[in-house]
Amino acid sequence: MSNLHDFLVEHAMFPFPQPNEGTSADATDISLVEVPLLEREWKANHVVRDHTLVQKLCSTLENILGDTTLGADAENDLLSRFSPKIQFNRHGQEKPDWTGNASESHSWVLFAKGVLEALGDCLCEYGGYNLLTETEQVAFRGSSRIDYVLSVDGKDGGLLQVKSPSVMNNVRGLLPQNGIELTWARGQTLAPKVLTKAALILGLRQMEWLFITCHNYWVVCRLVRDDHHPFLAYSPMISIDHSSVPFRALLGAIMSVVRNVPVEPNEFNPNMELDTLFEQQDEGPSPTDDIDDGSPNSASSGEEIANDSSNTRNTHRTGHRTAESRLMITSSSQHSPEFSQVWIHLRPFSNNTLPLPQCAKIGNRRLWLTCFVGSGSTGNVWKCRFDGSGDFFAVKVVEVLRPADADKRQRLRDEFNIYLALEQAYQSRQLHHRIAPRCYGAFEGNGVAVLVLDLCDGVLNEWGALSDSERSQVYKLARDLHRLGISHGDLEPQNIARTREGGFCLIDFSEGGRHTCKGSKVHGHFTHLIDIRQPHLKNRCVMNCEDCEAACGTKVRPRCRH
Ligand SMILES: Nc1ncnc2c1ncn2[C@@H]1O[C@H](COP(=O)(O)OP(=O)(O)OP(=O)(O)O)[C@@H](O)[C@H]1O
Repeated sequence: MSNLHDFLVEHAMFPFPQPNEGTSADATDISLVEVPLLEREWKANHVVRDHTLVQKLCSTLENILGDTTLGADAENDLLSRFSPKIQFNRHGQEKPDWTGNASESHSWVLFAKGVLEALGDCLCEYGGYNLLTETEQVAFRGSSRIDYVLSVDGKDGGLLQVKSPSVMNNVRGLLPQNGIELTWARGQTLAPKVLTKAALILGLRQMEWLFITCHNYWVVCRLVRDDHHPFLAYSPMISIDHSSVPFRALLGAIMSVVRNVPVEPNEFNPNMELDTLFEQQDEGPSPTDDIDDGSPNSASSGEEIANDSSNTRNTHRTGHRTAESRLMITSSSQHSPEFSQVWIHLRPFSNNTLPLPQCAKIGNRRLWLTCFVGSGSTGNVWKCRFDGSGDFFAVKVVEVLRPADADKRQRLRDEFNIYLALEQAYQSRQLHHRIAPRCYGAFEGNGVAVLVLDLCDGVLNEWGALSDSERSQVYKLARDLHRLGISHGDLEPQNIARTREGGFCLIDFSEGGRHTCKGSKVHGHFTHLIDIRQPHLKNRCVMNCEDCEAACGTKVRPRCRH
């Protein structure tokens, strides 16, 4: 029998290989759509370094574990979770996993196999608790992802963000000695950006603890909620190399939430000295400005406007478009004081020829995102209205915060091109009815790209929800789209929306494109729409198209009579 706490002090270590990545670093930008969603008591005003933060968590763990003992079997099981046993198989041979290949993705896998599994075992050993790890979570209405959300028996325990080595290498030497004011704007240097992001992630989820990790290096963050002075406390960077402190701190954070045992508080001190070294700086183009998706608007060709009305930063680089073509959007509440509203300035896509609705011209072309409608892999859709108007519209917001988001921006561009083609077909009477929501243009700017659309009234859950006549209506939409030479690419029930006038339309053309099918007849790719009512059409696939396979979920070509 041994004491669980003492056992952890001695053994809770992991042998992460040293990272082999280079030193260049990027970090995700802060989303100005997400910032206004933070409630006041969760919106940190500054971040403060706390050298004792990790120690506070370890002491809490020690208090909670107290005299808990560990049986011999349990001890053996747990030993196999930690260094050095974890890096050897039962024949005493070294597992290659734990010795080489120190890449970012590798460290991610090792983290899940090592730290998270050991954590689950400890919680189970201590109180039969069940650890649930959910990966890649976004907060409701938000978009910034977190690698793991840890919860125990239904209680949110903490968050884990696994960072790339290059970020951590760079942040290591940059972490402020005292703290920094939070500006919640872009253009920050790396360490403030990482810390601001941590505050955003915790604030949106209304959670207290975040562990940022990379291989051996960890930084612990705590969001101190307060009606007047919420702030983020963060630890210096600590290493799990030959130290059980980080693991104990993580277990302490989770245990404190699960057992409702407070961790020694971080007090607000109005005289706190904050570093000025890392004040917000205008660093020129943000990392995402370099994203080149081949569009004339991408990279540095377009103007870039960044504005946070709370600090009145407003930078115009070039001004080849008139003010009339611009649009501003915010997710701030319409009742919030003007100084706290966060407006994002947008310019139209270079090929945007679509006019905004009449009501947009009454005010300052400002669009209020009033209600979250839904999200998909490309972006979030909000209900919105223009200044001084009671008419509602939909806006699809795609966040372009890091180079990897270029693909989402491209998908929005492709989608807009289809809306543009549909609008042109409708205006030229090639189409007699709209088959998609009317589109009022596409815009982009400070970390976002948006599409303004007519608002629909919900989407289908399943094909079976359609009555016979509705089935036929939807079928005609798909047929008309096909006749225009456009494939939808993702004809699923959730991409069939009900219009507010009681009809149907197709949405989400992010997978769409041109098709090369010959002929204009309807074909079997809509068999689920027609097979019950029109059995004679079943399998009459006279064309070959991607929609066909996507919608039927099978390869239909062999059944087609081309
Ligand atoms: N014009 C609209 N009016 C009302 N709701 C809409 C509208 N467009 C989209 N939505 C809602 O927003 C959700 C996400 O939109 P959409 O499918 O276009 O996003 P996406 O990111 O391209 O999704 P996917 O992952 O399917 O490609 C839809 O499922 C729907 O509920």
